[in-house]
Amino acid sequence: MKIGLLGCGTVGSGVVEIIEKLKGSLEIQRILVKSPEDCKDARYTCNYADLVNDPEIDIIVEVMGGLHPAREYILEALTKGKHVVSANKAVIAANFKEFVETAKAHHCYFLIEASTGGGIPWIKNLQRYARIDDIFEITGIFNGTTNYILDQMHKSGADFDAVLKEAQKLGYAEYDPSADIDGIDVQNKAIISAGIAHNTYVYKEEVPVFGIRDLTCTDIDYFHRKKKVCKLLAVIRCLNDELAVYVEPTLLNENSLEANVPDNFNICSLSGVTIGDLKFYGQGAGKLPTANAVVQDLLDIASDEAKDYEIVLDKTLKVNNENETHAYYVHTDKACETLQEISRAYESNADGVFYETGKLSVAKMHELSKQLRQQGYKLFFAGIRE
Ligand SMILES: NC(=O)C1=CN([C@@H]2O[C@H](COP(=O)(O)OP(=O)(O)OC[C@H]3O[C@@H](n4cnc5c(N)ncnc54)[C@H](OP(=O)(O)O)[C@@H]3O)[C@@H](O)[C@H]2O)C=CC1
Ligand SMILES: N[C@@H](CC=O)C(=O)O
Repeated sequence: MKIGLLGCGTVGSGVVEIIEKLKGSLEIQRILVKSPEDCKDARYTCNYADLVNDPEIDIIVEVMGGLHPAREYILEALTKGKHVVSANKAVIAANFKEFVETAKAHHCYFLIEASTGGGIPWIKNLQRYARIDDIFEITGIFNGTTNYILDQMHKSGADFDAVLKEAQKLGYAEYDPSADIDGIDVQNKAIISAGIAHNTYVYKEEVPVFGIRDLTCTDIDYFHRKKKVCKLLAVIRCLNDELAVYVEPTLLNENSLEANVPDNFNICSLSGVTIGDLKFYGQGAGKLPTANAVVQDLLDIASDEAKDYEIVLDKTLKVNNENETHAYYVHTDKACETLQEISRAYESNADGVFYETGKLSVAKMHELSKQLRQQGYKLFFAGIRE
């Protein structure tokens, strides 16, 4: 099968490397790059038309990132009858329904294994379990960059900015790493996972998200004292045909499985009625693990196994985060009466005030944090898993 590759950065170069080693039926026919200086041989071009109009190319692999022109390129490829494999969760989450419907209308495959969980075989396994079971919970660590940062901060007291730079060097972080540290990347992956598990399209505005940007070493010291570890989690819970979907830092007991996920690793968990709990663990970011997931999709298309993994988003489910409740840790730079009123404990020092609230709904806590930020508070919060 002949492949047109869009983007040859971290993941794209990994795809080239794995396909060249495989020496199988997959062949990179053309590679789209931005600048003529990046054209290393005759396969390289700066003109998308050279790929999408090439009748020999069967599959377009989109690993450029970003929303535009990725959206337009994917739609054009599908419309012209080319299968598409993409690792770009941002463009997928924003246009999921349109991509899936366009692929169906033009009898093409649209495969996205690398978009969520990096090298972990999450998407296809989620599809497998969803075809038998009601998946009532999905949770886990879905971002390698933030897990790397949190792990280093917990283990060696490393400084946030220094570890972020390291994650960028290692090829884990997004082009704009605020997508990682503000939880947007996990929000995209939650939208994709909810779609796969429940055949529904969840809109970005429906998924409250809070990241780790304002986490400090003082917070980490507090968590150590309480024998807790902070991880950035996504949660998708399905109850009575309603979905709770949210992304927030969470304090886990230090001996729990998730608390001990190191480096750039992810853990993606699902709970189904007949299968019970399943956990998928592996590298959630990085050149070769992610490229491996892309090449798995290519092999599934080549062998036609892809026909078992058609994505369908034909249901409408209400998203409601009002009934999802737990206690929260909140650190503010100055005293806050509203937080004091709803807290079961609080303490203060020169670095600010540290509250542990009673049980609050996810909807309420995320709304409250927005209001407090608008009022000029600097704050970090994390759900507490008892
Ligand atoms: N890195 C990872 O661990 C993972 C990444 N992903 C996703 O995979 C995608 C690629 O990520 P990654 O490889 O890390 O990103 P990189 O920034 O390393 O690579 C992207 C490449 O695409 C090129 N590019 C961007 N826009 C265009 C364009 N319009 N035309 C031609 N080339 C273009 C960039 O060129 P230039 O450098 O000149 O801008 C760059 O070489 C992203 O969507 C990311 O979210 C998914 C899972 C894991
Ligand atoms: N930036 C992402 C890359 C993989 O999806 C991450 O760190 O997880």
